Amino acid sequence: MAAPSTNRLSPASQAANKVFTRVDLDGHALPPSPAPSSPLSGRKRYALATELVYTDSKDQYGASSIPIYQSATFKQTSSNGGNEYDYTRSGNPTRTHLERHLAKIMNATRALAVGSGMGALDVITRLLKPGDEVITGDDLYGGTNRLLTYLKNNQGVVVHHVDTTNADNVKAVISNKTAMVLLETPTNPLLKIVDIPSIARATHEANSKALVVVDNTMLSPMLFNPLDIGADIVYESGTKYLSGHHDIMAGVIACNDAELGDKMYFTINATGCGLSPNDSFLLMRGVKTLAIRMEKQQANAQRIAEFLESHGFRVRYPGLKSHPQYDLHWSMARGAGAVLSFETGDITLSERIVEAARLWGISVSFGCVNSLISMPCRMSHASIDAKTRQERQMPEDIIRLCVGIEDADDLIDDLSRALVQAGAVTVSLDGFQANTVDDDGTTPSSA
Ligand SMILES: Cc1ncc(COP(=O)(O)O)c(C=O)c1O
Ligand SMILES: N[C@@H](CCSC[C@H](N)C(=O)O)C(=O)O
Repeated sequence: MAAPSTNRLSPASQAANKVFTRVDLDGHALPPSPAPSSPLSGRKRYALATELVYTDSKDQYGASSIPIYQSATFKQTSSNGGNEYDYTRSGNPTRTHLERHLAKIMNATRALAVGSGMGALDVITRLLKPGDEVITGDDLYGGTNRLLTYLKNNQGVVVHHVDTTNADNVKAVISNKTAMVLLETPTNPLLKIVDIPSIARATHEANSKALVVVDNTMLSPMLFNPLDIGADIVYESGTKYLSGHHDIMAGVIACNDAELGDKMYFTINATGCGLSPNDSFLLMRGVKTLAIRMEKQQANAQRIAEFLESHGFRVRYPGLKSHPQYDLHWSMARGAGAVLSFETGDITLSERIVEAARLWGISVSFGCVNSLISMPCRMSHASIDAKTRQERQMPEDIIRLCVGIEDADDLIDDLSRALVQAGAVTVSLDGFQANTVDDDGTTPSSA
């Protein structure tokens, strides 16, 4: 059937026709899919804050936000199938649009969106086979530790946990059996910093096939791009900063190797863990405000870290000059993020502080616009058994603060009240000072 003359078409369809000349069986111009979005395709690259909100959808109606293709299946124009989309497990326009946008902001050629951060790590670790060796940290998110332990106990994968803050510890166990080096920086929850370029170099020198994988959940692409400094794969929990509102679970994976991208896509299609159209829409919406949220969260976190340190608490935060790896962190990243932890020296005292807070919600997770307080050894990292926590020197009393976008003075007031109410500080006419006791039995001095 001949294509209809363009004077039968609306201006929108005529514009669409210039791009896609295909027609359907009734002669109607087939609208271009909105999925092809933001790759740079030779254009100028804007600052990240701009790229986060800038999208290029070719939607037939010019929709400025990606439509939700809430459809499991897609009609084909021929009995051989073969259209761009056939089934949402294999691909969906809303998800593709998101993935292209993510690839752009993660400095990758390929990004994949799945149902959770752990789902992302599952896809990545399916690249391993029995007998392969993985080198990873001794301070790791509890769920990551749990999945690696499962692979060790059930899939014949050998897992080495070393203190990755010293690249020499990693180099000491690298061999031709090393298939993957899995790193977090800053680590969750101890905020330790890992030298990604040195470890990536050493890994690739020892075994060119070994993959350096970085979990970038703590910083997000706003503050850190591990692919630019030697990582082969980066993933993060989209549940955190990327979405920013704790209203979805999501995971993203990015890489610059087409073959690797295809292998991971195969697993996503084969296992069915691709992100749903509705959650893809929500993640796309969240990503657009990443810059403004992260700037505010980070500024608040810096004030709170300085507040706690100046009152005598031992604070872990890479934005503080007292952080032992301050210089290393700032040689790789553009910001310190919005998660910090501090110690009180006493588990029950920590419990009282956490339970006395009002504005700070007692919750696991981070990266949300709301501020959260938690005890990692009881909550996010409870899946690491007590003996292993002790071996890895995780302080049981540690309190993690995940700072949101509220007014910083309100957050400090609420924390001050919780510290006083819990009996964590001695109040005097000059203010208050932590009652915490250091490992050597002394009270840390105020800054
Ligand atoms: C550092 C880190 N990586 C990965 C994950 C897993 O993400 P998700 O909860 O989205 O599965 C989490 C938290 O859950 C995390 O804190
Ligand atoms: N019960 C969950 C705990 C999730 S912790 C979420 C987040 N990564 C954090 O660090 O707070 C589990 O067992 O996985």
